[in-house]
Amino acid sequence: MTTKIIPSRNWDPVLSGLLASLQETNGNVCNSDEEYMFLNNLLRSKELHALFKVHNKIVEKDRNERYRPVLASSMQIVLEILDTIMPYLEENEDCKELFFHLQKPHLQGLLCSHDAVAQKDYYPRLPEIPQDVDEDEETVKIVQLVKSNEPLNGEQSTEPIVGATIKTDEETGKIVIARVMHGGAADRSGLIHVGDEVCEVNGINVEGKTPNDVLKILQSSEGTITFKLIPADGKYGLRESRVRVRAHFDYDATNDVHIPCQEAGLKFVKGDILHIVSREDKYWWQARKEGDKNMRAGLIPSKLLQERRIVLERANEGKGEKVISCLKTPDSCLPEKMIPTQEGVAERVPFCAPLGGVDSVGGSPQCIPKVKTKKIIYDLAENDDFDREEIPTYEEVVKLYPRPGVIRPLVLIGPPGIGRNELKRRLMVTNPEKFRTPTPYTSRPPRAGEIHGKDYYFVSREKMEEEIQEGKFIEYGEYKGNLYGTSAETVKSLIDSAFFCILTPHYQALKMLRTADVKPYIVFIKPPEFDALKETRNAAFARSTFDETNSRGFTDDEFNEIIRSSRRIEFLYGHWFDEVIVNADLLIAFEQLLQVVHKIENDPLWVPASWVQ
Ligand SMILES: Nc1ncnc2c1ncn2[C@@H]1O[C@H](COP(=O)(O)OP(=O)(O)OP(=O)(O)O)[C@@H](O)[C@H]1O
Repeated sequence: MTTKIIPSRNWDPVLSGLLASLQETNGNVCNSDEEYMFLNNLLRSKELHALFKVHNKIVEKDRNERYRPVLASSMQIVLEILDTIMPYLEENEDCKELFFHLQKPHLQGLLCSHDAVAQKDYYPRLPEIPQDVDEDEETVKIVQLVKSNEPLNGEQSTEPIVGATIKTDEETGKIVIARVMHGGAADRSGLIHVGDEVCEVNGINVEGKTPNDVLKILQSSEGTITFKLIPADGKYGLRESRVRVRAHFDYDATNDVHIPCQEAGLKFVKGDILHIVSREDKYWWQARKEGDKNMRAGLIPSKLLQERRIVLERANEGKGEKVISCLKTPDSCLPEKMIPTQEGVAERVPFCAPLGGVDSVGGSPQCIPKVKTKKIIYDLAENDDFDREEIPTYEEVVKLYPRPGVIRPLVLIGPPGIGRNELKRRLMVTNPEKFRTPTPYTSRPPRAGEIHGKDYYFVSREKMEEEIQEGKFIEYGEYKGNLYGTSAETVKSLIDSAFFCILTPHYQALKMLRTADVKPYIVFIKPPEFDALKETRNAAFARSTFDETNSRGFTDDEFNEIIRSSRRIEFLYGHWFDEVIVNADLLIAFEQLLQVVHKIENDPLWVPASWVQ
């Protein structure tokens, strides 16, 4: 019992302190000499000190953004690569070598470990609490978290965030943990779980207090925050889902009065790829923006919730309100938020406040200042092509890796007169052997010098009508009594022959084109503002495509029509665009198109999951 500490320079100061305390108690905290010696030896053991050093180093490195994993699914990618290169093993030595290396158990083991660490799949799994514990005895856990300035949404925030929200439990009136954000400090600690009851914060009893009272305590505390929690029943473990989706709408929590906690919201725009890490809550998913270095997830409306909102908006539209209002509803200032359920029964969503997100939540839920929502007004008479069955929310996506000999066709969409054919022409002359456009079909007789299969495929009207009926044409139309059209088969044969196929179809053809068979890369060619549109076209003596003979420039009305039509196409089909190029300066637009071409040939790109399953 009289063993003295032999201080060493390499000793961890925390462990040395513990050892000193143990000695000061003179063994009184232990039941026996045996226990004392065990603790004494443990605290002096080289192994424990080495372990502490490793731990401290990891914690230190973890603070450094550079060491955050870029992705958590490297093994999945390896499997996809193996699948992809499998057919080329015979003919390509590089593929063979890559296949050989990627199959090595050591490499796969390393990647599996990497992914496990990236997914934080290393928390100890503690055994279930034994059945025979005293029912009356409440287990309490003390959790200490260090306040940080973790940004959410990539924006720097001065609020101390621990990555969890609290609320008042409706039944018990106690303060409980409402939500733990994936990747936030609370999640990373592995110690705070949904449903845990908060008893004390920094030694202050929170019984009878509101979430905002608790926030004030947090606000005034510096450095470390200590929570005394009664653990919730149930199983824990936030396992991340691997689902990625493409957002088909813009979302900003600051405009959303229904979100349980605005500070926890994740802002995104149409087209963003989101990693859905949790769908545990029916209405509020947790997600991260793909490629975002911030590990903490944010709240987004679930598919179900967003679909209901859109249905509601459309119903309002039907009542003559031709405004696609974002997320604003009349009950924006109620202390509890109501979300209509499928059966039309209102469901209560309790008000939540962010644990550690201080400033933005006052004594009662805030009334969000009325934000002017973007109005998209469209004429119902023109909406014959507007598919009202389709509710664009999220689309599950996966990465498609470029394959040798298979090039996704480039589809240029845009309003008539915007310059799609001009851009296509310029691209084709850079390499006529590589870039091809499908030869159209026509029912008109050939003119002198026209070659069947080169200028057009000349077929009878009956045959063409029959094939149109059979759905063999991706687009068709009638001009001066003759039919013209592009057949899906021609497009497919260009793709199969490894050409870089370029298409400039009418936007209504997109539905036919956007299939797993064709896998198009859709680029929207958008007009600039009126002044820039007029100036660039007039300066280049552009020919109006509204005029059959192309013998004059564009009129102001035509420029306005281009802009109007562009807005409409974007509204109807914007969620399918892979890219948008604004065609103001032609050289810049063309340069951007070349970059798109490079991307299609070389980069792994997100496509609907249904295309590869
Ligand atoms: N950025 C630009 N600056 C100046 N002129 C342009 C620009 N882009 C296109 N043009 C000119 O505008 C005219 C119309 O372009 P183009 O024929 O490519 O339109 P389009 O999108 O194919 O139209 P449509 O679909 O009606 O056939 C052409 O004279 C073209 O040279």
